[in-house]
Amino acid sequence: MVRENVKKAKRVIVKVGTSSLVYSTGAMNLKAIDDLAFVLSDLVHKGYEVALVSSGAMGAGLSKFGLDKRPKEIAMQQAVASVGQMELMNIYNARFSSYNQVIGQVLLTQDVFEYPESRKNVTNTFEMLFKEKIIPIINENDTVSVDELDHETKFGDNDKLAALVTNLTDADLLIMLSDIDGFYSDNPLTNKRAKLISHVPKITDEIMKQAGGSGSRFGTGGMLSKLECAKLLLNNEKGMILTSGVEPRVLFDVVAGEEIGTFFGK
Ligand SMILES: Nc1ncnc2c1ncn2[C@@H]1O[C@H](COP(=O)(O)OP(=O)(O)O)[C@@H](O)[C@H]1O
Ligand SMILES: N[C@@H](CCC(=O)OP(=O)(O)O)C(=O)O
Repeated sequence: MVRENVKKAKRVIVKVGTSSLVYSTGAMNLKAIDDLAFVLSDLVHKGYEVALVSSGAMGAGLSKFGLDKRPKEIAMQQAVASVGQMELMNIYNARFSSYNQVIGQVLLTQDVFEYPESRKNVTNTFEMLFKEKIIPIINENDTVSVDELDHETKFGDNDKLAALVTNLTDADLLIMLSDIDGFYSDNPLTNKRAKLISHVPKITDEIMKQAGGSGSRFGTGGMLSKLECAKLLLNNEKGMILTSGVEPRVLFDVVAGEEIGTFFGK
């Protein structure tokens, strides 16, 4: 996809990271969630087909357990995510309802993408949700997904999940809302001279070397996983835009084709 075609996109996947949804204190960022619900609902009203890949289950669950960081034990992480996913969806449901927008929850594991039958079932679900103008809100099924099981159930992080959903649904565009407003020549957190790169047509080794780790307390992905994600999409002739989730209303300008953040595509 070329940037010029962004404004022609009809089916759009939006990914939002924990850092955009949960404050560093552990409290939920209600304004960001409300703005997101407003923009995505309005996009559906305008005729877009929209799905949201949302992290934040673990971030939302921590305070319910009186924790201030991710627990080490996997079973405890899963318990936290299980409680947090409810909290997250409760808030989404309240906010989307106020804009008369119906949402559906879709929890996925990596093996779903690998088994043709499960793949087909998930595809059918997405198609029906889009047809009914419902916004699927997607997260990893953290109860089932762990690293050490024999067959691969875990995505690694939600960036990869977002790329797989974009390919599976044959969406035109993935918009990744992060805690940074784009891809820089170096990690801007550690290098104040780093410059925003507005267009990346190919993920080369040199580009990969410019990426560092995660900038936030609760996030997992870091820039490297966002580049891996872009690679998966570029191989499929799709586009990705990376920009900040601080002000979700920026999505209106992004789909209008304005030069915002970093565009990964031809
Ligand atoms: N070259 C780079 N350009 C931009 N950000 C980078 C780069 N290298 C590392 N980073 C870090 O990656 C972070 C974004 O990843 P992450 O915190 O996992 O986001 P999210 O929680 O939104 O998924 C940025 O805040 C930044 O500190
Ligand atoms: N399923 C996890 C996703 C963790 C994750 O990938 O977080 P992020 O790096 O903020 O996108 C959760 O909801 O907490």
